[in-house]
Amino acid sequence: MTTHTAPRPDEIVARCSDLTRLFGADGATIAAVNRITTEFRRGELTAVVGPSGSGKSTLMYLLAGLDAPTWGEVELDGYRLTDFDEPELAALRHERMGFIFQSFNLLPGLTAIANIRLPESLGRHRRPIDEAWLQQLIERLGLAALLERLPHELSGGQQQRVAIARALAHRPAVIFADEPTGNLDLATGGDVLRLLTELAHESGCGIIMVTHDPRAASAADRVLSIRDGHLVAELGRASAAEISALMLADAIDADARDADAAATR
Ligand SMILES: Nc1ncnc2c1ncn2[C@@H]1O[C@H](COP(=O)(O)OP(=O)(O)OP(=O)(O)O)[C@@H](O)[C@H]1O
Repeated sequence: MTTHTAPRPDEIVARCSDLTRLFGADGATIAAVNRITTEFRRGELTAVVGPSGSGKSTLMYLLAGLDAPTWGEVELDGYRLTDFDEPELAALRHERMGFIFQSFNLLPGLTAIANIRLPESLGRHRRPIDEAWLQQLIERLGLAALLERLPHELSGGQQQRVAIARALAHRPAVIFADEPTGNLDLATGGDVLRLLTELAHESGCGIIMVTHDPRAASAADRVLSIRDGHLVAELGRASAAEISALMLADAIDADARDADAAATR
């Protein structure tokens, strides 16, 4: 990354244009992500919703540089990912991105605080953790009394809050959250999402959350609906009922298109 000049701060933290990922299987080609052009802002939680197989995970992998597009571009924090080789992409991920998973992904033998500091202790973050920010995060996430506990001594919601602290500790530009409430009950998931949204607003970090759950998406500032690899609709803040209605309308449109295509064959 030393060969690239540092980007200027900008309202847009990530963007993709004409982003496309084709997979070939058994002689057939699937467009898992099909010509998606959109932007993600700092301080905003964006939910990407869609049914199973619609392309949500593939879109997230492309935005994080974990997969390469067949064509199209991704720009993250001012860096064009297609200009980077794999070691540079890994460095960019460690420095500018954070990840939160459905299964928390904490190391079972390490205390909560050791898990939070793990990326730093592995030398992955080039910038040292800002201790005042870390303290603030620990307070905001209600973790102060839990720092010496091992993951199995924490509830699911507490483990996810540790994972959020770990993802935010180095002040990334973007956090990718893959079904972050998938293993939590409704109330605990709601608390985690409220914290995520508040922390996005307070820290200026952009959060991109993949989910198939309209209730989880209703915590977001913006909702993108994906179907068959296409970005089919976009909403601002919306209720779970509005998001469900949108997903249903998209499903009916897709079924009608499939029926038309079958009839003309
Ligand atoms: N490595 C791969 N090789 C072939 N096809 C793939 C590959 N990865 C994904 N696909 C296909 O691309 C499409 C989109 O998959 P993707 O995993 O992005 O969907 P998703 O919306 O995240 O689904 P889910 O909610 O079930 O995780 C699917 O049809 C899937 O089978």
